[in-house]
Parts: sequence; C-alpha cells; structure tokens
Amino acid sequence: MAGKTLYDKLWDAHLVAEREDGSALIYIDRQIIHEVTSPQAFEGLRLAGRKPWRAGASVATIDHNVPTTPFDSAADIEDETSRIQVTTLQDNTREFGITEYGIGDVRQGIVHVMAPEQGAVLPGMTVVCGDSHTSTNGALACLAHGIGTSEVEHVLATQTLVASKMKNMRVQVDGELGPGVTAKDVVLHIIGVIGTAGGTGHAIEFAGSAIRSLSLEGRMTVCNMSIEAGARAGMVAVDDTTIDYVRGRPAAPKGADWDKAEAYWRTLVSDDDAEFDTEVKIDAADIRPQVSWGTSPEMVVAVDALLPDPAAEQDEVKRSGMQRAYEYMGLEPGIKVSDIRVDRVFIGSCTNSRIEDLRAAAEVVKGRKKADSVKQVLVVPGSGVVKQQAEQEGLDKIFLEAGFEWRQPGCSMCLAMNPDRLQPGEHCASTSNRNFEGRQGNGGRTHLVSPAMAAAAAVAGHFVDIRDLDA
Ligand SMILES: CC(C)[C@H](C(=O)O)[C@@H](O)C(=O)O
Ligand code: SF4
Repeated sequence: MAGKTLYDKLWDAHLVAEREDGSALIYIDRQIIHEVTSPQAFEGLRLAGRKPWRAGASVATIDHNVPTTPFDSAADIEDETSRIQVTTLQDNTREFGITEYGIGDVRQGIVHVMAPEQGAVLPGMTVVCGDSHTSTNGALACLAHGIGTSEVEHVLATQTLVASKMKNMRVQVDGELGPGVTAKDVVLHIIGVIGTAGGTGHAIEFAGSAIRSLSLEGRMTVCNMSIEAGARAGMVAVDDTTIDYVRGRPAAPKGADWDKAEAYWRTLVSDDDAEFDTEVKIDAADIRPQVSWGTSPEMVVAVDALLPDPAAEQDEVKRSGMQRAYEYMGLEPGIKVSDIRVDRVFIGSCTNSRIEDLRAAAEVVKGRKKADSVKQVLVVPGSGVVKQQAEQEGLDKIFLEAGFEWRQPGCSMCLAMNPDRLQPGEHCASTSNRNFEGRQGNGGRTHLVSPAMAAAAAVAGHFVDIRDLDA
C-alpha cells in the first residue's frame, strides 16, 4: 500500500464516521468566526435552543466591515449593515460564551492573520471559518478551509462537519527564487500556469525547495490563494520553520505538552511513497514579479511581459473572457505592464498584511515619495499585533513620510464592504487576492501584485519592475 499524503494524515486523524456514499463526518478542532457569515448561525442555535458543543474551540473577531480609521465603539460605524453586524457579533459571542477580539483589542484583525498569530491555529488541526481564505492556515500543516453559514451553525452545535474527501494534488516548486520574487509572485505564477480551475476538487500541498525557503508568513500568502487556484484547501508540511513559528505563541502548548505536540507535528509530512492524484512541477527560475492585468487571478503576466493578445488564444470561451476583461479594465493587448498607470494603491488583506509584507513595502518606499498622480496609498496592517510591531520598527513613519496612509487593521480595500473603496474606472495596485469586476468598488480595476511591487507603483505612478530599482 502506498504511503499517506499530509492531507490523508490530517483527514484520517479527524475522521469520526464514514458512509458508503463517500460522505463523512470529521471533527473540527478550531472554528474562527467573523461578523459577516455568523449572524444566521447564532440565530439558528438560538431558535433550536442549542448551545455550542465546545465554546472554547471557537474564536471570533471583526474584520470585513470595520472602518480602518480610528473609532471607539460600534455606534461610531456609519454604515448601518456594518454597525449591526459588528454589534450582533459582540452580542452573540457574549451570549454563547465565545472569545471575541473586538474593538480596541490589540488582537483584533483579519481572521486569517489573527488566528495563527495567536496560536489559535496549530499544526495538525482541522480549522474552519465561514470564509474562503481560511486556506491560509494550511501553511501550518492544518486542514483548513472555508464553510457556509449553515455549516458554521453545524460546527458550533456539534464540533463536527459533514465533508467528502478531496483529491490529492502536489504543486512542487523547486529551485531558488530570483531577486524581487516573493511568495505572492510564486502563487500568482502558479495560478497563471494551472488556471483558476486547476485545483478544483483537490487539496493542494505546496512543496519543493522554493516553498521550503519561504517564511511561514510567505507560505500563508501561497496557501491563502489556493482558493483562487480552484482548491478549497492548501497546505505545507511541517519543518523547522513551522515549529519555530508556533513556539511561544499565546495559545501554543508549553513544557511537556509542547514536547509531545512537537513530536506529533514532526510526523505531519507526506510519506516518500505517497501518491498524488495530480502533480504539477514548477521551476523557481521561471518565476518573475507578477502583475494581474484582467478580472480573474489567472489573467496575470510577468512584469516585463506584454499583455497577451486574445487573438492568439485557441479556446473560444477564454478568448471572449479576455476580450471582456480588456474592456472592463480599459486596457489594450500588447501594451507593456509599465504602461499601466495606478490611481490608488492598497497594501493589506489576508494575503499580504503581515509584518514581513509591511517590511518589504517599507524597504522600497524608504526615502521616496508617493507620485503626485496617485490619489491614495493605504497601508493596512492585518491585525493590531502587526500594527504594533510595525510601529516599534518605525515602518509607520516611513509610510507617512512618503505620503501613504497608515490605517487600523481590517479587510479594508480588499473588498467593498467598508468605507475603503475604489471609484469607477480607477486602477489599483493591490496586494489582495481577488481582481473580480467591482471587487474593490463598483467599476474599480484591480491589479494583484506583491507588497514590494505595490509600493514601487505608488512611487512611480505606474507599474515598474522592482528588480530595476536602485537599492
Ligand atoms: C465575506 C466572505 C464570506 C468572503 C469569503 O468567503 O472569502 C470574503 O472574505 C472574500 O474574501 O470574498
Ligand atoms: S482580507 Fe479580503 S480576502 Fe481576506 S478575509 Fe478579508 S475580504 Fe476576504
């Protein structure tokens, strides 16, 4: 019998029951909760007269709806829906005995930044949240994915989830990453190669020497966009980087418990003889800094390439998709990426708002200024903890001196659910993960890039190849 993949091991360790039809019940170690996808779940519990099965297994915070300018209480939130959702989460977590990192708590932040940072997510766990980018946590060798609101209720009530086993896929990136090439470029390149349906029905394990060379934060950036590659879950096996990241986190085990846990975590790697249903191999040397030009994350090119010509596309559906994207984006095939001017820049989101992202942006910006033609540059730390750390390092000053705005933690301009949004027709260099039509505001035009590339675009007023910048 072939060995087990990491995903097989995580699945087997949590399997409660299995039916003939392939459906199964798995145990959930951790549920993370935010204000948008939880109100009906709590309402369902209330109507059924149920309590959470294990209230301590859930942790909540507010992120999607919060303004990123300072505010003292929910009453200060202007938008009514947002105000109600934030207040409702406060009320629900109090009523059901769930910990919430709310307004003014330094631990508050984007769910997928807060949870690993607090050690609420540990290797080997099953982790769910009513949010598709829960895949981020897979960087810690977890089985982590998004669920729907009715499932949020089910997990609250039973601590289990009805699930079907996915197929195994391995994306192996070997070799050394070139200068200026970051985790974000790696994942955008992968999506450019396999497409947004490439991982459909699979759990992806990201492996290979280039993935190993990434920090844990970088691995989170890669796993974050698994969903953009069509997969619900992405993961990276345990190694020293994983263990070092977890050690000392507030909710990580201590003493003898730590030793036991570490010994188990070290087993969370795919066996040498494990078989994958789908394998993709990528040479790290082929990856250059990436910029998305269209309205799907697979519409991406290297910064030194020309925008692709739909006429050269054989697949008719793809060709018309490209044509429509060009129209929406107000761009022409064949132009250079550096010909794309940007109106706003957004450095943030669960893809790229951790400390190393802010450091990378600050390094580019230091001693430089925002271009006059750029209306606004938002720098939005992923959590209060990231914000504090960045301020200790003086990164906020570098951004402010450059004419950037230094904001409070939240999802911000990643999606148009709070005051931070694009105006119709505006182009945005954004470190987020989705470039769908209207994603950052009605008519807004998103270009997905790494933090360093976003910072460089803010300074130049158009995209530039960060490999050409003088140190
Ligand atoms: C609001 C939420 C359900 C949604 C998601 O599931 O991903 C959001 O976080 C997003 O990024 O589009
Ligand atoms: S930062 Fe963006 S992608 Fe991440 S959870 Fe918030 S809205 Fe979703």
